Amino acid sequence: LKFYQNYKAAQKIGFPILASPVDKLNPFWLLTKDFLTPLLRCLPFGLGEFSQRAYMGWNFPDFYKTHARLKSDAFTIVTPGELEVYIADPESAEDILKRAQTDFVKSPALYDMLNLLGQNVNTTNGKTWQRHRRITAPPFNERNSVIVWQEALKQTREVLEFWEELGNVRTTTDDSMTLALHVLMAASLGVNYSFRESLNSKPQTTSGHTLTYRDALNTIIRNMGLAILFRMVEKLPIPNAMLPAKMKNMKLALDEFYRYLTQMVKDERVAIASTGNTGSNADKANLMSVLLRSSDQAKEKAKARANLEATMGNKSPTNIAYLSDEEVYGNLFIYNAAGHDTTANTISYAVTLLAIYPEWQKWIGEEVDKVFSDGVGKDAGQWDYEKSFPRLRKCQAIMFETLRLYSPVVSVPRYTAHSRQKLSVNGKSYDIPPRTNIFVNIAALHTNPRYWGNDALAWRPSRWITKSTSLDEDTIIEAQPPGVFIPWTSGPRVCPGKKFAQVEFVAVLAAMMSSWRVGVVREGAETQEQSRTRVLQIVQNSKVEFTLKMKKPNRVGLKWTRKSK
Ligand code: HEM
Repeated sequence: LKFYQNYKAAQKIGFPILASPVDKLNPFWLLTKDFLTPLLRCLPFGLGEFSQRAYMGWNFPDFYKTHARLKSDAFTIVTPGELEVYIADPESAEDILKRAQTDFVKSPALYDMLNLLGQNVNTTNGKTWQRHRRITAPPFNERNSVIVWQEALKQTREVLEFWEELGNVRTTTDDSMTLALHVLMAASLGVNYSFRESLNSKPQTTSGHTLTYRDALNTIIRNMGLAILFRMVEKLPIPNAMLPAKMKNMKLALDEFYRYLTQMVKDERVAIASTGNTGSNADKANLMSVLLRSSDQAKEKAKARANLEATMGNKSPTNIAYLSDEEVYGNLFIYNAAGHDTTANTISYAVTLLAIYPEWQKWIGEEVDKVFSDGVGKDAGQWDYEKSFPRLRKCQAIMFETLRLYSPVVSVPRYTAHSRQKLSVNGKSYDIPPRTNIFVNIAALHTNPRYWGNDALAWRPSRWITKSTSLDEDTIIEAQPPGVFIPWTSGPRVCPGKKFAQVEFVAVLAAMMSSWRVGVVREGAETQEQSRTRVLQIVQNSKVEFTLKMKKPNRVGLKWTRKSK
């Protein structure tokens, strides 16, 4: 009945319709889809075709294909749950993202699942979101960029020495995750780690830990679906001993990560108390200290005001301006997760693509040599952020081109909640009913041949660069029109770590290409060409697990050699 009602509602909207007998968030489907999907795909007459789109992240590697087949930048999938509308018109995408605070909000059914350790800036709406964003985003400023830059250079030097020793590197993704986590920890928590030491680091057994901070966090991020499922199962009266091994591991990772965070928060509060709770300590402008200082100060003020109001016989004020402890943990988790998984995978994809297509290494190498021979300093240790970052445009082009095809977030879900919304698609107005999930299809927008040409699916970094006649320097052209390239989305909820990620990526790539070259390691009797084709297939065999990742990254073997003078 619900399916029928939804079908009628979809007809009224007027976009082409696809049908799916399952709602992709149905718990029974979530548990059985991996087993059922291969069987469904064998059904005759395309009966099981729906299963190709019945999971989060199906948009990769579909790209623009479904839109092209339906000859439309918008279509609706009818399910027995809620309607799903997919949008690949740049103007509509911009419009939806701009109206994020009122008209197209985040669906509680989808985002509450990400409250693994508490509500946070990514999962909330309206005034609550404004409060989270106001408190958490300010530390990610230009002063922070300098820390990101320096830490990324330092970590890259260490990683490369390690990779040179290894010879055949099969851990590019794992090591990029460690590198990015260290940069994030330095810039957001003020904690410094050495890449080398962390490789052999053991859990803090003295404090009763059985996992390291990094392993606990990575277990959660790499198995986000399982973490979400565990939070559902946890509410059921099932004894711990009866949980499958995977669930027990997840419980351990969540508990361990939470214990690390509580300890860090405790330590930071002690440090704040000893330096005076003024919030003016310049060295401590990182996420952790800002979260705690602003929250604790605001909490004190709110308490004092509530006491005053109470003595005057007024009702307690409802305007909360701080984060509760649970919200502090929620935000520390989401910044930790969103802040290193995304950038790490972008680095890993880019490095692997550079190994497959070495001609682009020469291309960036020229830029890096030019920028760092102009007095900025030959040694990466002396590279100055302000002088070098803006000039490393080809390095940025490599990042943009990688994000265009391998965007960590392949579609952005929004929700009409209780109200009906007007939306213009390709100049025509449509009426979107309440309780509709509307997905900005990033993977499709990034490959729509109308904007990217016939080679939209090819990784070609030079498409971002144009020669500027006046300065005789290479410059990056912005994608036009707005909405065509939105890996960080846009509007009020644009990613607060956009600049952070750009600075980190460019530092890592410049440090690599200034002195090193990377190639694919051949297997058996493979020719160079065959090995590149094989590795490209591994790259393309990716899926969304929280963000887009290669399914089998450890099958890629890379070799780093020092660049000849
Ligand atoms: C290449 C790197 C990155 C990409 C492609 C990326 C992409 C995105 C996207 C698409 C969103 C919107 C998600 C949604 O609306 O559901 C987002 C939100 C967010 N990102 Fe990033 N991100 C990156 C790096 C970072 C970094 C380095 C940080 C932190 C240091 C970060 C923190 C966040 C947070 C907290 C949000 C939620 C913001 C809000 O809802 O107001 N991201 N990011």
